[in-house]
Amino acid sequence: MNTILKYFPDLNPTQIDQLSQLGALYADWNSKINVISRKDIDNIYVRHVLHSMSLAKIFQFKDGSKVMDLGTGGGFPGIPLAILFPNVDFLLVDSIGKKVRVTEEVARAVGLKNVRTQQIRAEELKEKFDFVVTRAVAVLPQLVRWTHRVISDKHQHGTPNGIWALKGIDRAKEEAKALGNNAYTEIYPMKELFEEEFFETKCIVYAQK
Ligand SMILES: C[S@@+](CC[C@H](N)C(=O)[O-])C[C@H]1O[C@@H](n2cnc3c(N)ncnc32)[C@H](O)[C@@H]1O
Repeated sequence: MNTILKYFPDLNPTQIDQLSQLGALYADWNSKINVISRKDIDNIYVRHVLHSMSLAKIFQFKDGSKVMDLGTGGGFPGIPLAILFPNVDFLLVDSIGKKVRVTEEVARAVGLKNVRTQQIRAEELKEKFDFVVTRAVAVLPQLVRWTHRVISDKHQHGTPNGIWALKGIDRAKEEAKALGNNAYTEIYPMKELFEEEFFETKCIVYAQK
């Protein structure tokens, strides 16, 4: 939790309290259902919570906007982002029911009012969103195919609605190349944002059809 406070010193007491609860909640859930790999559970604050929050270092969702977390698993990056942006509406979706239930329980336990969950394949959703966030789910061309219908055609602070994906930097470059002219992409290396070794090979990718 100290690492979170190092990079996000302006969190309010509610956010600190909510984030502080995540370690114990996930340790408990992981003993029943494997939502986080066993070796990662000890490093949950850097590898999952801070990793999820990294997006807020380069982009701020506007209050009232709608965000879908595609393939949220146990709630990453959706739960930490929902804590950071309490006035943004998050829908956390996964095709596997037991993961969705864990996510729902964690959101309820920390008192998040801005989170809904749904068991569904993302490509079957009918709702519209301003942004899609996602980590460790699919390659960029696939993500664009799955979501372009559900991303509404708007701009926020000059940034058109689109996808924010957390990825390894080498893969992100390859996948952006594979997209070619089918979408506009931008890659933000995380080693410029955080000192921890974990982030050296990671990046945030923005993609817009
Ligand atoms: C490797 S896990 C990553 C989970 C989480 N995003 C994380 O980073 O911890 C990938 C998740 O994506 C889900 N998934 C894959 N394809 C999906 C789709 N088309 N729609 C919804 N969920 C999907 C899987 O069920 C799985 O829970």
